Amino acid sequence: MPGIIEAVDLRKEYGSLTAVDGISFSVKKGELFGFLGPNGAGKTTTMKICECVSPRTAGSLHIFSMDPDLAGREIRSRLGVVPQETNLDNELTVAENLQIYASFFNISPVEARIRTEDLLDFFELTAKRDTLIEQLSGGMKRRLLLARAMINHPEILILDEPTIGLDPQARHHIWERLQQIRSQGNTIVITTHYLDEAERLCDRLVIMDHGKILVEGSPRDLIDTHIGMDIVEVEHTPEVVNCLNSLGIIFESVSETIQIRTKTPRQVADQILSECQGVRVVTRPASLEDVFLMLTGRRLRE
Ligand SMILES: Nc1ncnc2c1ncn2[C@@H]1O[C@H](COP(=O)(O)OP(=O)(O)OP(=O)(O)O)[C@@H](O)[C@H]1O
Repeated sequence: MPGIIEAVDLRKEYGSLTAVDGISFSVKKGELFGFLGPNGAGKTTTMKICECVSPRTAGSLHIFSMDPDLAGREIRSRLGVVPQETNLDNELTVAENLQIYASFFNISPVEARIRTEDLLDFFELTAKRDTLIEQLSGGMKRRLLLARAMINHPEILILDEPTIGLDPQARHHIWERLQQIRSQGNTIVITTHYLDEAERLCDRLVIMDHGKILVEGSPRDLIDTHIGMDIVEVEHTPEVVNCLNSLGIIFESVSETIQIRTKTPRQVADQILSECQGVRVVTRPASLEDVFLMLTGRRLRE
């Protein structure tokens, strides 16, 4: 069965700059699909193409089996979009922001009022319904953007960095809501450069860098396929390097640390602690950060 979004060899050029360099992906109905990558990877550009607000330079794209070049308006009416920047109307209250937005979709005033109250309730903003935007916290603004994106009962939600700049509590609040929305059968596409967000939320994701997709899979599969083991980390000093060499332990240098991939992290850590003088050892499960690092040689800045 074709995906609800099907992209083949999608490209976007801005003059001589190639922002999206021939990517193919398929988003299935009902899944939470992620684009993970550092700043400038091409995630926002890809979202804007899918939102039918920026035409592709080449490649094919089908959303609901329709081509955005031919049916942009119809596709847009079935999408809910949260842009990276907070573009709420500061002159209006929370509830007014939702009602005005509803009018863009030809939703009747009566229906808009009902929908507004339902969404305010769902996003825990009812107490703020008559508050001006500038008096909201960052987390409340992001929740209101999500509520606004859902006003037209969209079949796909496209969220560009939905929790950017929020504190952990506000991020968790939004994650819970997104999981709830997904469990109701909606399709959600997010971009993020937060590894924990990608790991926690995404059913499947692609890792993007320099306009290309490096890998695709579920977070667990990507970690198992590319790393497959736990990580023991120690500080990178000449003494530690000598000591590990003398123990015959195979390691990799990763910026200021040394990493050892192993299926027996506790034993390796104990061996290092007993043989190498005064060294600090950390053991942890492998993460998407390790996958990114292995694929690109760089850390994904958090
Ligand atoms: N309108 C534009 N005109 C020219 N270049 C652009 C335009 N929009 C994006 N770019 C460039 O395209 C590349 C990809 O940018 P994009 O915003 O898609 O990346 P991103 O992965 O979303 O990063 P971020 O998380 O910082 O938004 C960057 O080099 C960016 O400078």
